[in-house]
Amino acid sequence: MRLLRRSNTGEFSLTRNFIGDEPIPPYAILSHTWGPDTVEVTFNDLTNGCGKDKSGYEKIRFCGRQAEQDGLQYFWIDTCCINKANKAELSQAINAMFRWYRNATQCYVYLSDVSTAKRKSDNEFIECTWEQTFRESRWFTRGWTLQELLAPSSVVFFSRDGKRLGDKSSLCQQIHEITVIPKSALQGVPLSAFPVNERFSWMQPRETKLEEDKAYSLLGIFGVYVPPVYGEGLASSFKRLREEIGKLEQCMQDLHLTNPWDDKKRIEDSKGGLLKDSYRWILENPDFQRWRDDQQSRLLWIKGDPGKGKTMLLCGIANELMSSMAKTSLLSYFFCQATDSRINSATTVLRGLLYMLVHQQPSLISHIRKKHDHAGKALFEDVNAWVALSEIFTDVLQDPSLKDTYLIVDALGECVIRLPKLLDFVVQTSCMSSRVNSDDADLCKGILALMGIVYRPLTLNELACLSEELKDMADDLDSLQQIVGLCGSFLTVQNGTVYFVHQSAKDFLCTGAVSEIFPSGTENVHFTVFSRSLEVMSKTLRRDMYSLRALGYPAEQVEPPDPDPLAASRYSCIYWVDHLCDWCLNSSATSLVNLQDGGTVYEFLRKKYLYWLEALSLCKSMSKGGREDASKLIELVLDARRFVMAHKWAIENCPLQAYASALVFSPACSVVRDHFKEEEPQWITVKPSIGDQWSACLRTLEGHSGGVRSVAFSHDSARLASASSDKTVKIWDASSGACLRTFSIGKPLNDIAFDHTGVYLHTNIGTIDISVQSGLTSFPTIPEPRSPQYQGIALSADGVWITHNSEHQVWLPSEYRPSCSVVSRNTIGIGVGSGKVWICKVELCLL
Ligand SMILES: Nc1ncnc2c1ncn2[C@@H]1O[C@H](COP(=O)(O)OP(=O)(O)OP(=O)(O)O)[C@@H](O)[C@H]1O
Repeated sequence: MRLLRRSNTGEFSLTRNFIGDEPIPPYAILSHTWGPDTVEVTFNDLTNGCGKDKSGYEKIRFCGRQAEQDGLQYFWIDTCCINKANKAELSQAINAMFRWYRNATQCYVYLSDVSTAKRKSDNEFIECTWEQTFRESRWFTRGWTLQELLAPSSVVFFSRDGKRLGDKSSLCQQIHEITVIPKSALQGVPLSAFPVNERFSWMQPRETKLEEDKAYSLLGIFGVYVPPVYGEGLASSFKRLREEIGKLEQCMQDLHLTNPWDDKKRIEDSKGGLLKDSYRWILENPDFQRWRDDQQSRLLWIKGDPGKGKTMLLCGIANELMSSMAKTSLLSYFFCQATDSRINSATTVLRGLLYMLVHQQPSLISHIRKKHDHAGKALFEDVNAWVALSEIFTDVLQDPSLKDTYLIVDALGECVIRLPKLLDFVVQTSCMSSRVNSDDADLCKGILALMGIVYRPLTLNELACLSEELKDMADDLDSLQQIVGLCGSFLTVQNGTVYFVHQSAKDFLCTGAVSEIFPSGTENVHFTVFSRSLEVMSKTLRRDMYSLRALGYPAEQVEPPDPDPLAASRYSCIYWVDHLCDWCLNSSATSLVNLQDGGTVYEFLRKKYLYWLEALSLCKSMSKGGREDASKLIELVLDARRFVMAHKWAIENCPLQAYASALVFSPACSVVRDHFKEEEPQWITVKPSIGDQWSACLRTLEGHSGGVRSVAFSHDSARLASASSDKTVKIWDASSGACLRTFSIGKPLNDIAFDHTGVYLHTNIGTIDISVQSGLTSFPTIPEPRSPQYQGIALSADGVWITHNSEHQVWLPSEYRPSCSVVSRNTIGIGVGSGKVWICKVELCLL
């Protein structure tokens, strides 16, 4: 496409030929009727610098002037912008013409037979009423002007004296009456929505200079391509046109599975109708506005519990976009429903979205036709359908003629077939088209790598502290938020916290893009977070950060001050040990100098351990304070562990007890007590006498109101279960000692045992098993019959279950009255009433 450009001197010159996918600057386009060849300015005239004396030059001046007034530097006129001597160029121009008109910023219709000039009548000048001559204008009788009327979104009519008469919308009624084209077609409803014969009828009363042009000027209106063969005659050109339309219709028919417009209407109706008041809040939401308006922000995930109104919200968003977006923009949506096989798979989602896109911009069908013309309907249905459709969809998204496009998919959870593929595709295509320059790209990769390995979303403050590149931005969170915004396809910031837009975005980074995001492996990023954490904590942690003062100040009443001194280091306090472990697991021994005596970890613990415990309590995260793993360092870590296990309850409930009861009630040999002796309350002059060593008891779990009859560890030792005569069973976190669940059983249990998955607790009462997750009881998960009341239950590692009871005579004489049992791989240990312990082979017992 060649454009005309107006120079400062008022001269016009042709630009170079923009070819292929080259971006074309905004331009105006002229629609007019041709005069005799001798009056029109041609391509040759312009290239030879002549033609100014032709009357047609006035149209060029008019168009250039008008474009300048509308702020457009470029414009296009068919008489002189196409080199008609070049047959290939002419053929290409004929096929591209509809698109060129559609993509124009403004289309000016120059009506050389309509005038508004005053004329003399009965000795006075009267303004000429132009409407009648407008209705009779030759422009409405020509073939090519049909697409020039329909394709552009903005068509402005001018009289021959350059006076603006109105535009396609203000003159809609008159144009409808003149052309019989439905108003909706003039108002922008996609032409594909009108039956083929109706579209043919719009051309019927019109004439073209060359008879074949009557068919060729309809190509864009039907969204098909046929190479022009001048001389083939009217019948042949129409025959070829109809054949192409037939193939297009077949392709659309095969693509069609459901009509998303109908689905939306049906859903709205079945849910009682859409209420704007219930969804209008989203229009004010900054994340929504960013997604709608910001080119960089490509993904918006809307999450919510069942029945919260997500589907209706998306219907509302679709309506709002339809009414507010530019006429050239496209909107496509799809509503998944698990129970309807037409709309519950990844391929059907792409089919539905494509169907709507092609309806709005028929030229996009070329990407489907490339494959469909060979494969037919099987293209959308055979085993390779996903591959074919995702390739087609990618081509469509990369089509340079595609304007802003909004895609909405509702209820992804109900896309039950190939959802992961669809999610990967969504994430990949949305980052494919993000435009970031290269410095920012490195910064973005750094942020994404960090976000990919942390254990929970980070606040902007925490992100700034944990990243080497961003650490200087801790005081400029607005700029930081803008930088995070560059990763808009993956990350979103809500209330100052950075989240992945969706789990699949994180999954994609950590699997599909791992070599790009973690070029030196994830362990390096863990190391950065670990070392930055130690640095931040070493700088910020101190005694009594929240100025609680009273040693007994209960943790539950603590309110973080504003500003919160822990704001930047909260994440570090809770997770630095996890990052240390993840780094150590994958690092060579030589790089572990931080873990040696006198290394950074030793120094941190030596100087800051108690302040860290206080901070953990203030963060209400005592139980999450990490995993621990060098002589003195090991000694310190082991002691620190005993210290926290012994005093967890006190510190958890009153943070400042870290400096009082915890220190005072630790044994004299405690390394932690020794390092922090300055922190012990000086006013306690008589200190309790505590042994030299830590007691053998690591922790006391309190909570049962009756005797504890049975305890059992889960297979991985992470959970401990206890059954008490208070008729309850409690599940405890074995490392933190926290009581996770209490189940009321209604009767005392004598024995309990975890199954090998940790999902069920078996009991000595044959009819009762307990689901550890839900607490549901009374559904025996072991199929074999157990008599209702046994003394004990134990399960062997290979899943063979053993029970025994006083009545059961199969493998023990009754006089031994077994009272408890424990199973190793092939042997069972049985405690019996006489005070003896038996060790038996499992098979023997079963005999
Ligand atoms: N904007 C709205 N206008 C009218 N009704 C609404 C609107 N939003 C929610 N509702 C009512 O709430 C019900 C649940 O809404 P909707 O189906 O959109 O929820 P959902 O979050 O998509 O549910 P699910 O996760 O179960 O698919 C609807 O049936 C409708 O009655």
